[in-house]
Amino acid sequence: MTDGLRIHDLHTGYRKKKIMSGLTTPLLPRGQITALLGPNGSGKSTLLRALADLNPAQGELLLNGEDLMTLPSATRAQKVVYLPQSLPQGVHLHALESVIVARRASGSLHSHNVEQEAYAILDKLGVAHLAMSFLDQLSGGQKQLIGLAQSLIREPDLLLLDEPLSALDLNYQFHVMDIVARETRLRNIVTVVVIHDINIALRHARYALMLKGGELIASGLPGEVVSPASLATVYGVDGRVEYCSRGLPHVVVDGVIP
Ligand SMILES: Nc1ncnc2c1ncn2[C@@H]1O[C@H](COP(=O)(O)OP(=O)(O)OP(=O)(O)O)[C@@H](O)[C@H]1O
Repeated sequence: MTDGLRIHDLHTGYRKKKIMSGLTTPLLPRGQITALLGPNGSGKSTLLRALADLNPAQGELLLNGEDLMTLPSATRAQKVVYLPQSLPQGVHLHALESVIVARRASGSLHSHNVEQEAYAILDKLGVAHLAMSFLDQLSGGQKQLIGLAQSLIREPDLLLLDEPLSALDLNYQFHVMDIVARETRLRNIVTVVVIHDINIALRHARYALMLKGGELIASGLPGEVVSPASLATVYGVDGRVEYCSRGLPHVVVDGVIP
């Protein structure tokens, strides 16, 4: 089966620092969210940036059977969209304009209803009222939502979201993950999301990768990847997975392992 993303023997890092030496993963499924888990500094952003061609890398990145590493940069940029933890500073555009620019950057130069499309995506995310606000005058959470609109409108095959919930309130965290899950399913794309909140990962993701020190420690169903053993070895905490009255799993941390 070739539908999905398979990372094979990936080497990446920075000029003076190797972060990943031969990372190989199972097939990350299409149509479902993959949560990328791991402690601070474990290599999550480095991996997403390598997938997005923003960090130097060697290896194979097979997306639906096609090796991204062999594609011209422009072709790869149309297929892969990376949303960083925060939008670049100093961009003096309205939110709506920024989404239109993102759409045009993805190659849709001649669509007559780009503005309508952009507005519809803002509306879907619940931020149509911010359409005429300048990006540099938005709150952190509002900027994250506009960044997500910019990412979705580019219609990637591989969507990479780096902590898209970090500035969002409880309501928006659920709202955004529901939308990302739905769009991932409808578009049948591969979506990898860095999530620090393990309970959100358990609730919304259907697959998970757990990294530590640039290495893959566990992969599979989130409920299998997150266990007392992995919480201890990867995060150094004494934790349990409990099931609430609705049968949903959640992690309870009893303390830090001395
Ligand atoms: N530009 C850089 N130059 C050199 N080293 C870097 C650079 N960016 C990150 N690193 C190092 O790479 C390692 C992995 O960092 P990365 O940002 O990928 O971790 P992360 O898992 O995303 O962490 P966090 O959860 O804190 O965002 C860390 O040791 C970090 O210090």
